[in-house]
Amino acid sequence: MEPGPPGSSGPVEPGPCLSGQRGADHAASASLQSAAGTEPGRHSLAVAAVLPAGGCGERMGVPTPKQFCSILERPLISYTLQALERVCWIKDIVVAVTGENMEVMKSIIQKYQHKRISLVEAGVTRHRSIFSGLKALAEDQLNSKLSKPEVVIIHDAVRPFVEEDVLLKVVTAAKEHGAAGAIRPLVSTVISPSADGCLDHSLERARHRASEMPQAFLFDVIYEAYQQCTDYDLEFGTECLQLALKYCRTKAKLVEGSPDLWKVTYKRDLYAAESIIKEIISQEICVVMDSKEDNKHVGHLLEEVLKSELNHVKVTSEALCHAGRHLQQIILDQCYNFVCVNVMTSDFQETQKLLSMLEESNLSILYPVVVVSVHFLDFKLVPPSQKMENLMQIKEFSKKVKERNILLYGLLISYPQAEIQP
Ligand SMILES: Nc1ccn([C@@H]2O[C@H](COP(=O)(O)OP(=O)(O)OP(=O)(O)O)[C@@H](O)[C@H]2O)c(=O)n1
Ligand SMILES: O=P(O)(O)OC[C@@H](O)[C@@H](O)[C@@H](O)CO
Repeated sequence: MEPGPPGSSGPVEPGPCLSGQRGADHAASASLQSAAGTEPGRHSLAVAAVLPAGGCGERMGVPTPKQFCSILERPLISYTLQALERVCWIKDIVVAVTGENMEVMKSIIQKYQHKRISLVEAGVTRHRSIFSGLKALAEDQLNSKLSKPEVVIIHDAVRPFVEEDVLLKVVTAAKEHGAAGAIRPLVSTVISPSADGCLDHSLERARHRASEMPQAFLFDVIYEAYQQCTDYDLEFGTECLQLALKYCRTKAKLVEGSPDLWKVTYKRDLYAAESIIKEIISQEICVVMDSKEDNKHVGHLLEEVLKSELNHVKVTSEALCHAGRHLQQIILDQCYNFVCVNVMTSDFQETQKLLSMLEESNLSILYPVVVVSVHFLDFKLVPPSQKMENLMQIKEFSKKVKERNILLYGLLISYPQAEIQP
């Protein structure tokens, strides 16, 4: 088993428990955590996760295994790890990758600063990869550096849109029933073909469901099932819930999951995933204003226009020179779009301060950050040559910050200063 990223002695210590705005609603999360016994403080339930990531992605039809295919220049698996890391009560995340992809996986962990990750060697089938992950968590293994959890989540590494609420639901249900899994309504009807390739019979769609992920199990239940199951199961099986039923007589509780639990399987799924991720990160914007009174009007006008288009618009009118706490919190809450409005000055000090704060925050490690630097220039007071100089400055800035995944755009607005009537 390979613990954590290179240079570490074991799984990297858990990172801060950031309640990302896309985590479950706090109240719902608290009540579900209480039910699951995972809330911080009291003896909380020990929960770990196993992510099978050892496939070759044959149906994707590209040389790169799909878990390492890029979305917005970042590997798909990194989004799934981020989703699980957002859940602070999952104490260890064990990822099963093939030996040939071990170094790639370590570099992803290091580049995107993923925490609580341990790596194990994948198997030739998904079930064997999962079993490999479970062995790493079982204390009966000589080289196991991880403590055995009470409940283990199993989640495909290529299902990036998993939220805290469904994880809490399956863990809560697994604690009570021994096993639990997310399900979704069937989109197509399931039919059974006869030997001659014709229809034998069809299943009543309303009485059946699609088995999705995440799934969760009392660790002892699923570990026992994997230890008991046949090579045929390990080779051809696709359903962990069935192993718990067949070998441990444990009937899994079925939990209705959200539409976004689908698995990235075909190339079209990557395009869909990219659209969803763009939608998620584009729905929040922060307008950074100077505190000068006469600028606020511009900020409010901009806020009204943006609110008619986006879900979350924040306006901070703290001058950046004070490195406002409000702006720091907005950055910590993972806003990725900023409009920096410089009304009275054509220089870039304000925008530069914002860019420095963004670079120090490492916010752009996970997603590209967009900054629009807006400058109002009185075309009578500012000669055209200075406008061109301003434009060139923005261009130079944008080249420099692009290396940090920050996309800087400039907007120069020339306006006639209101004529003061005698
Ligand atoms: N030997 C394997 C095969 C699959 N998986 C993982 O199981 C998850 C779901 O499997 P699937 O979608 O079938 O992935 P692939 O096997 O890679 O896809 P394909 O069947 O198209 O080759 C994926 O995260 C995949 O990496 C695994 O850990 N070990
Ligand atoms: O068969 P695949 O390897 O594509 O998918 C594996 C699982 O995700 C799939 O079987 C779900 O239905 C959950 O059991």
